[in-house]
Amino acid sequence: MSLPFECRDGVLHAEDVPLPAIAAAVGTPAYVYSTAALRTSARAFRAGLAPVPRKHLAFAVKANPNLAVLRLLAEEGYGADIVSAGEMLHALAAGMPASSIIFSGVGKSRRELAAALDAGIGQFNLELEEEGVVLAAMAAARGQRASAVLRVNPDIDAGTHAKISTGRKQNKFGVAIDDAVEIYARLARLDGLALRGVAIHIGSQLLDLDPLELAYSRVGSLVADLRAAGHAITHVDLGGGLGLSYRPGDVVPSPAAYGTMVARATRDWNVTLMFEPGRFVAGEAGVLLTEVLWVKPGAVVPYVIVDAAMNDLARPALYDAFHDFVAVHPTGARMVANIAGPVCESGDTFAMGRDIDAVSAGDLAVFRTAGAYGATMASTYNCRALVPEVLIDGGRFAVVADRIAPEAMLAAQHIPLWMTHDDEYVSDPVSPRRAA
Ligand SMILES: Cc1ncc(COP(=O)(O)O)c(C=O)c1O
Ligand SMILES: N[C@@H](CCCC[NH3+])C(=O)O
Repeated sequence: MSLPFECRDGVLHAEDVPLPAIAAAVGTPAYVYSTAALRTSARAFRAGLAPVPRKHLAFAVKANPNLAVLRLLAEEGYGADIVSAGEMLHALAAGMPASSIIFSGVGKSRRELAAALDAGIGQFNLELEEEGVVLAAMAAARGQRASAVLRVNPDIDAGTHAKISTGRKQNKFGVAIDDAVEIYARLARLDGLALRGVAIHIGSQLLDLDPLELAYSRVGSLVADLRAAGHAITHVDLGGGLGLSYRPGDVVPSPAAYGTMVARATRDWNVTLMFEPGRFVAGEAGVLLTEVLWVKPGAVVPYVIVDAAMNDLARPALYDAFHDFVAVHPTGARMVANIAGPVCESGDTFAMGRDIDAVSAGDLAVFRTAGAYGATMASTYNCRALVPEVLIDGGRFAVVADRIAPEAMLAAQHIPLWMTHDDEYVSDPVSPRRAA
């Protein structure tokens, strides 16, 4: 199979569409997603997990909430891992069944819990005991029992960037694994909860399977302890985290290696395993198309100023992340340059002193591996508009920047103007605050 983004006749294509055709149609910057690449990675992840007998795959919506992307993943049999009511609305609008939705998230508001109970989502991942108590009361008051698992923090350094590491004891996520048996016992007594297992997620962009395997062995012991205490453990959510190659030559675990390790580590558990991949499914399926505005002299090497900026692709500024920069019309010539965007911050720099395809003003180029945590993290800083998102399907393409209306997301979250369930907030849509 040909690569989703490859050079043909001297021009970088997205599937069968030359990227200059997209720039001509929608302008730059623009996110460009490949249908074929999305399907390929979604299927590769599932295929890697073939040795796992019972599983549920839930795409981490935070990685790419574009409705066209979610619809495609729904067709591929993926449910959703959500962290807000807004993400729930996206998953439902894309046709993902409510029962396939897992509500993660360290700070779910009561309004969000209510919206998720109303929608009948499949599972709540509890981040602390009090959340379970509140959810149980809300569910019982509605005559419901909420399916839930308890997220534990296994205190493991996943070896990723500190800002996307989630499984060390100093991180805000989950309950300490050593406290889990006691907390579980108290939550299991509550009428409104159908507690059925545990969850972990130790971090994102994981390139080493060893920390994951260690985490699974701790979870395996916990599952045994919980069963010994009389609890029926039927589900374990292993989160997401499988990493991608961002730099040419990076060695990353294959889904098959991951699946083999998972099957080995969990072979005695006898549960349904749940997975929440985001980056692995969407990352390589997208690029950020940009135009070189200027090439100007720098103190050491030239600055390539592109029309994309940190507000469009925040990862380099936030995590010093590497996104490969490739010319749309590569000539074979190279240059060493800094790459920066137009935003008024020195941090709006995609690369310093990097060896890249030689480019000049007016040339098109892409930042690769931008399909996950790209458009979704964009902002309008410097009053820069959100950029179009384009979905390629063979030789066709369409702008698919369809999102849920902001009013609907606000209504599902906390803004009282659209209040439906309780009078917890005063009616001040501008600065909501709790009623006395
Ligand atoms: C609870 C949870 N699940 C899933 C994910 C998705 O992670 P990734 O995109 O690395 O697969 C995240 C993000 O780190 C997360 O916090
Ligand atoms: N936003 C991060 C990933 C965070 C994953 C969510 N816990 C990134 O771009 O790498």
